[in-house]
Amino acid sequence: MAPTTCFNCKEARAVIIRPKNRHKLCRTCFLEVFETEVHETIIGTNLFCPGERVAIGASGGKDSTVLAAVLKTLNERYGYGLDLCLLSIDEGIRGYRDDSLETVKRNAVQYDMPLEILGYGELYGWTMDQVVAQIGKKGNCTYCGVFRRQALDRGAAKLGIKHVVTGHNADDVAETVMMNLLRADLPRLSRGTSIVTESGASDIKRSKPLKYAYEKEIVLYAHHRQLDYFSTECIYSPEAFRGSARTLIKDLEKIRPSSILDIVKSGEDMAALVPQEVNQSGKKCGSTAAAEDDVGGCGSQNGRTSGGEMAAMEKELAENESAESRETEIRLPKGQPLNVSQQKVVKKQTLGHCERCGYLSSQRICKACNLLDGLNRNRPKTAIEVSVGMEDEESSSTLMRQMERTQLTNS
Ligand SMILES: Nc1ncnc2c1ncn2[C@@H]1O[C@H](COP(=O)(O)OP(=O)(O)OP(=O)(O)O)[C@@H](O)[C@H]1O
Repeated sequence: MAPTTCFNCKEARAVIIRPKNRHKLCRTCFLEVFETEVHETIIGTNLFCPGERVAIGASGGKDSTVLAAVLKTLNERYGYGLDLCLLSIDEGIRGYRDDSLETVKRNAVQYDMPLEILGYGELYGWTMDQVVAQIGKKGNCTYCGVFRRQALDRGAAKLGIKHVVTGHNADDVAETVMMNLLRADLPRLSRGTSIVTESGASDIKRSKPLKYAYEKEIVLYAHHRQLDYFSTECIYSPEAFRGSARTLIKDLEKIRPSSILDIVKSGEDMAALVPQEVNQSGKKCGSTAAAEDDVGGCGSQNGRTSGGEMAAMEKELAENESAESRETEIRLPKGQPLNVSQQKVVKKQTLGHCERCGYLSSQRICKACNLLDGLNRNRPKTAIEVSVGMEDEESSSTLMRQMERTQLTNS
């Protein structure tokens, strides 16, 4: 069979089937299309100001490595005038983060960017290895996620930087949309879909320039640019709910590759429909929540693909072509109004600062301090129940009461 020519340049031989739209592209065109799309996202959302100092949350994994490489390329190509640096959080996981940080250190040299590393040990007095030794693997991601979000803010503040970019991709955002739909949590859905999560009070803006980039394309980009990244997964346990949302999305993607972007777009459209008062409280506490529950947790929770899976990826895409004919339209029965008791009452939250550490929080004591309380008082179970309950329970007021009780019990 004659080799297929590139859909874009019509000259070179196609070596990539684009996961997003199945266009067959040559290496050069694929890299260019990928970079151009990220550039369009950046320009279309006015993401950066000229001369802005930006910290790239660098884990050494494929997403943040691609983000660093692409931002460096685009900054030079289009003259954004950004002052870029790498910011890494060392969660203290031996045999995982120590190795990935070695990759980040090499990246700092390769991309000629300064690197700042901050550890949970120095920030909280607990490494994740110590947390897991104390509480076991179950629920440890809650600690890690809460601590990391704060740690990135604190790292940026230490550097005097007001903008942190992360490697969250379209798959991550689609997972978050799906999770919040399943939780009927409209304010969080609204916050999770936004490319920028900003907080008037903390002064640190968080954004995800790869918001529309497919994870598979990120892997392809890293592979074809031969980027140096770390692909081992975290040695601690996965978060079940996100993992299930992820599996669901991956299954949908097999039948219909555009599903991921469609879910992201649907999330954006639904976010635009969030009522004003909810949106306002969402915006205010969005700062808090943005700080405390930004999209995605730890990617390693999610069973990520690695750069060595190119062949499997292309085979999977070829199979998808035949799967499309099996697509079915599912209609919901008409005229069944939602029972009032099923409708979620969204309580307005007030933004403030944690009394202990000063971090943004809608609670008197922030999630991280609550978790630390539990650890320090040798009562991890109580703390994690409260924190996980924040995510899963229907009534936030019940949880606030629960939290107050815990604090009373603890003090
Ligand atoms: N230890 C860390 N230090 C700095 N930034 C981090 C760290 N862990 C995660 N991040 C940031 O959060 C983003 C999403 O993290 P997540 O753990 O979901 O990783 P991921 O999707 O596997 O990304 P990556 O491939 O970059 O590790 C990362 O792309 C990175 O920007």
